Amino acid sequence: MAHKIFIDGEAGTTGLQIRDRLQLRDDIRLIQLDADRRKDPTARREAFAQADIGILCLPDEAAKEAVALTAGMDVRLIDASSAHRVDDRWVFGFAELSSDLRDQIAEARYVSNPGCYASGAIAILSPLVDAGLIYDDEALSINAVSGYTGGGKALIAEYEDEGAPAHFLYALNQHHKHIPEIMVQSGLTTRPIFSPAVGNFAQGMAVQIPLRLDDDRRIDSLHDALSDHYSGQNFVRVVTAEQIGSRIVPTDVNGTNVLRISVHGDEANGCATVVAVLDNLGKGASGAAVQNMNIMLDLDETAGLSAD
Ligand SMILES: NC(=O)C1=CN([C@@H]2O[C@H](COP(=O)(O)OP(=O)(O)OC[C@H]3O[C@@H](n4cnc5c(N)ncnc54)[C@H](OP(=O)(O)O)[C@@H]3O)[C@@H](O)[C@H]2O)C=CC1
Ligand SMILES: CC(=O)N[C@@H](CCC(=O)OP(=O)(O)O)C(=O)O
Repeated sequence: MAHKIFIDGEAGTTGLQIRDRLQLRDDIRLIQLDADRRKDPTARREAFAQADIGILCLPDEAAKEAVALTAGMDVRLIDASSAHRVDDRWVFGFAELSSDLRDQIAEARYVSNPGCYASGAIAILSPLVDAGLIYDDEALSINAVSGYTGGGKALIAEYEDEGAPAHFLYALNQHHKHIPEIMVQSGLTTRPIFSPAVGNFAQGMAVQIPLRLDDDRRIDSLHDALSDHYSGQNFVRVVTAEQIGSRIVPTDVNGTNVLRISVHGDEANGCATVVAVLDNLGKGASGAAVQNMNIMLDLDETAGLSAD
């Protein structure tokens, strides 16, 4: 029998891409609302009541409201917003961080999808902090660029209807909403300086973390720690700088659920950069939600997702 899924916010950027990944599957039946009822709390409550899993693709406040609408129901929830990512009642939906976390996702009532930038940063930092190659109190910078779909329908309209700039920096006040989850999930005690930017391309993302090298922290030890941690995973790939070449393009893994990590630099001058590339609407949002849904339903983790 097909699993019943309700995507609350199906008409939005993340919701549409989840719908696209699910609507061709015969093991999934989508519960859908007519356009004129999609924001009606009564209609949404009825949809949640029929669903095995509800996927929230909403602004934070609407996501909190959706959780309240499901009070007393058995429906399980996956939240793509940032409303619950550092909430203890929710499991952080990044199965590749540990086998324990994957087991928790499988059993969870509530799963919070990681943020897109946060996925790249945590994928790099968490294993390296665990391996002792980054100190938890180290002064770190995280620099990133995203395609404009990362800002949802409002930023898409700005770019596609009004002609927005080729590139802009933002969140310069150091209050970006992904910083708390990055710190918690990576085990950092010192707040990193996070510098995101948007480029004039629709989808794709690169997150880079510069590091000073020393006797223990070398290009090969960083690569090996990451490679060991993600060995056997379907979607997180650790590749060498030689495999990448001299340029990294943020759109490199678009259309897939892959998050690709590589370590670059030079032992001779002691400087390195670790880079994660992902599709903000793949492993950064919609793909990650489908992966979590597959795990929660005890299905093949890769169903409906591209691994290359
Ligand atoms: N875009 C991305 O790359 C990523 C997004 N996210 C997060 O996912 C969530 C969704 O983002 P995104 O898809 O980009 O945003 P969009 O603005 O593209 O879509 C949000 C959708 O939610 C709908 N909506 C708003 N309020 C309600 C409500 N009360 N009831 C029902 N529907 C409602 C909107 O309606 P309307 O169409 O009328 O505006 C819209 O269709 C956000 O929390 C975002 O931060 C997470 C990771 C990456
Ligand atoms: C380009 C752009 O504007 N990106 C969004 C992050 C998108 C995202 O990941 O949103 P969540 O935190 O809800 O997951 C931003 O910086 O606010």
